[in-house]
Amino acid sequence: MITAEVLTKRYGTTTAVDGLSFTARPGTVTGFLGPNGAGKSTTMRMVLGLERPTAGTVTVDGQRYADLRAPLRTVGAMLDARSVHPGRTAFRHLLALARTHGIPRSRVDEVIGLTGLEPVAGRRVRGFSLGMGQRLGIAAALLGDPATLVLDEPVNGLDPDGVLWVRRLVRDLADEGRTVFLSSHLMHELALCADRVVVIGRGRLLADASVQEILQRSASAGLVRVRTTGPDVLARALGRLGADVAPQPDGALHVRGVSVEEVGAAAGRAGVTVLELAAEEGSLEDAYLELTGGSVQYRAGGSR
Ligand SMILES: Nc1ncnc2c1ncn2[C@@H]1O[C@H](COP(=O)(O)OP(=O)(O)OP(=O)(O)O)[C@@H](O)[C@H]1O
Repeated sequence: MITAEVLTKRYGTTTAVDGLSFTARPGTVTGFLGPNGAGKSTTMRMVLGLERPTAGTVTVDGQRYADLRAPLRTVGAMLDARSVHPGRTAFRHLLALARTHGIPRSRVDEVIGLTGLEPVAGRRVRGFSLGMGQRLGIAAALLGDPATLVLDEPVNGLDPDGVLWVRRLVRDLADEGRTVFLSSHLMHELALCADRVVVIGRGRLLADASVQEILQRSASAGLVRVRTTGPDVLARALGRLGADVAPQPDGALHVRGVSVEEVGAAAGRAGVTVLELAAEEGSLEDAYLELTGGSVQYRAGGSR
């Protein structure tokens, strides 16, 4: 479990992370989302003890990273998949990591199997594709069989097979009861693999909710679109039900405050023919842009 409490990091006059509080729980894939420069990497680096918070705390299973007795066995991380010595083979890289952390060689073979690296395990990392590098980064994160995983943009640059593989892997890891905390700047990607999403902008928490809850916050959520042979008659009937009705240029009505079934029933009672009737799904990208729009504009204005 990862717990951040009023976590703050300042670099000179730049506040990269600003009073951030959230929890990533066991058995759950928690997505960490925000526009470029929102403070995701800085937060992850603080989780892993690579940066010291200016204020506030972040702990893994109740302990600061620096106080963990067996860090690699408690929390596995992939921050920058390219940070591997290019002249080493994948196997040697993993073996060196295992040896310095008292992890048996058999576990190296296991994670090579888990990440599908067998065919390239004997090759130097220098020649690795981005996808193979990501797999190697994930293999290293899994080496200590940790209960918590921190993955920075794990699907970045992967081909469709690789993306599917990462989605399944993180799901399986969470289903085994692990805490999985992974960042992305793509809402739709997280919608496919995360149970909850922590959204930040300018270092501040914008939302900590399930994907479904975020969808419901979208401006288009709860909107019913109806086109009939008698828009004026229907608009009056819906108004009497307490609905909020907005006529559209194409003759349709956009209706809020009543369900799609109620709109259909009202049309029937009013004796108008329904030509089109649909409940608009909230769009994830819209919800995300609505959430983060303010923080991006603020940055673009250079006003901080
Ligand atoms: N070492 C540093 N010194 C000064 N400023 C920094 C440092 N590290 C990060 N920042 C600044 O802190 C802010 C947050 O950066 P961070 O890399 O954490 O964002 P991010 O959400 O990970 O972005 P991206 O998606 O682009 O990686 C940015 O304004 C960045 O310029």
